[in-house]
Amino acid sequence: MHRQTESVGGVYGNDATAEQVQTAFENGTLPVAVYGLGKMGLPLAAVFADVCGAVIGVDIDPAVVESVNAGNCHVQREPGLPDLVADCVAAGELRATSDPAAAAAAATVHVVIVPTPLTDTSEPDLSMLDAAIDGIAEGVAPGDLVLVECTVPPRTTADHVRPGIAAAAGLETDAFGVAFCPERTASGRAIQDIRGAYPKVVGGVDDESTRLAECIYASINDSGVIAVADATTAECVKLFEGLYRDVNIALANELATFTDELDVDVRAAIEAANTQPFCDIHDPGPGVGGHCIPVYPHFLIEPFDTEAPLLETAREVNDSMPVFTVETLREELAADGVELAAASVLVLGLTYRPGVEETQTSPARPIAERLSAAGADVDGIDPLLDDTAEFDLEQLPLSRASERDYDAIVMVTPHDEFGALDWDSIGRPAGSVVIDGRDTLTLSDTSHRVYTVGRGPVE
Ligand SMILES: NC(=O)C1=CN([C@@H]2O[C@H](COP(=O)(O)OP(=O)(O)OC[C@H]3O[C@@H](n4cnc5c(N)ncnc54)[C@H](O)[C@@H]3O)[C@@H](O)[C@H]2O)C=CC1
Ligand SMILES: CC(=O)N[C@@H]1[C@@H](OP(=O)(O)OP(=O)(O)OC[C@H]2O[C@@H](n3ccc(=O)[nH]c3=O)[C@H](O)[C@@H]2O)O[C@H](C(=O)O)[C@@H](O)[C@@H]1O
Repeated sequence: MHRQTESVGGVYGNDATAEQVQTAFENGTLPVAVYGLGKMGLPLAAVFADVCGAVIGVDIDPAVVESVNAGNCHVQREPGLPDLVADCVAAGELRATSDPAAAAAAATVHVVIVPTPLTDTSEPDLSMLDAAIDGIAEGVAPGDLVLVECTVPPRTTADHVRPGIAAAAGLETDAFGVAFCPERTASGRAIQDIRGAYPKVVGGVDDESTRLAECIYASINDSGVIAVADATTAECVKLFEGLYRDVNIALANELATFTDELDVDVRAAIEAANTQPFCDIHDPGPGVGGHCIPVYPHFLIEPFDTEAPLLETAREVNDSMPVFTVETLREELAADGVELAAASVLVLGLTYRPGVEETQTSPARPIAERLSAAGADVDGIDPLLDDTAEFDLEQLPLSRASERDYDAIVMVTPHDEFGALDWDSIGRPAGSVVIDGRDTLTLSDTSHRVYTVGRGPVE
């Protein structure tokens, strides 16, 4: 596709029709800057580049910038992404810089997708968002459009992002448009999600911002765009999706803790209950990780006065599952005549979910800490990680899984690579205690004694 390369200047406030905006965007005359080139930002920048042909990616990590400009893809296990990045960079449609001011000056549309984690006291940490805002402010011009994709507490876009950019740039708040357009994408399927696994939600600080965001994402997302009333509504849409998930995982986890006293297969009962259309009980497990689901409840609990007992309780239930997992292991070992304090334990899977190289709030961390604190000798294996400085265990390569006669093995995160394990050669020859946190193991033809979270002892 032949594209003009000269920007036509601003897009906000010039009353261009939707068709004119979309044509200008797809012709590359509304250059885009994407701030944050991580697991979500790089796929986003690549799809934007594929559509508009004029994207400048911004990242504070020089290695990321260097990798992208070399046409390489530092984000692993994203189908289609390596080729898309290589092709867009080779075509001059995507480049990266560590200079946000230069990127902001060259762009008309500014897309922000930097981390918004929690502080040590579970408060929203907007420091990286603020750094991105400062960068944008150094180059934003009247008529520009800012699209916030990273998840933020409600009211952040209207009350923090817009005035923050205006004040730092010396502009009136109505000199540029701002909309919240949440990233609803999951790692491992980012390209297909961004291109339209489901509709894109947009909400602006004013109707014109909403309209422009709708035009831009109509070119990106094949499933269409849901324009909601305003930016705060859009922020709530994103949060509510995640809160629904955390609360419903907590229900599944609490039900799983009844398994032994009821002497019932809770997972089987959940599966049968879910045949009702109004029932969607999620999967129990050893805990809830990632920088989304365990984080988002705190975007409502801490910043606002309204009480949120359900959200708080769900967080407590989910954060208790690592304890439930270790205490179940303690009981299963005791039944074997082995004290946890004297046990050797292998933890399988350290990232927060299979196939994703992310360890933030992974349940494996509190599980390893509790095992080590109890005196156990703990090893860990995760084929996606090459460094365990952050885990309280000795990490081994997958090839060394069979070296020790472990008293116990705990499956926390079932990566595909574990499918190659020979369970007859792992653990004690007479069989070890195995805690299957995710109901992914079938060891009935081995000598191991398995306890599955949510099913209990499995023959
Ligand atoms: N990871 C996920 O599954 C999803 C994440 N999100 C949202 O996207 C945000 C980012 O997530 P990921 O891409 O997974 O994070 P990530 O940690 O993989 O990547 C973040 C990138 O931003 C860069 N960065 C940090 N501060 C910056 C700044 N001031 N300017 C430019 N770059 C900066 C980092 O160097 C890193 O490369 C999350 O915090 C969340 O709000 C939304 C949906 C899915
Ligand atoms: C509502 C929703 O499904 N959000 C998705 C979620 O993706 P994320 O990568 O955080 O994975 P996830 O599947 O939600 O898992 C989060 C954590 O919860 C655990 N988990 C998940 C589902 C379940 O039934 N039981 C359970 O224990 C997982 O093991 C993991 O530790 O959060 C993403 C985000 O917002 O960043 C979002 O874009 C994704 O669509």
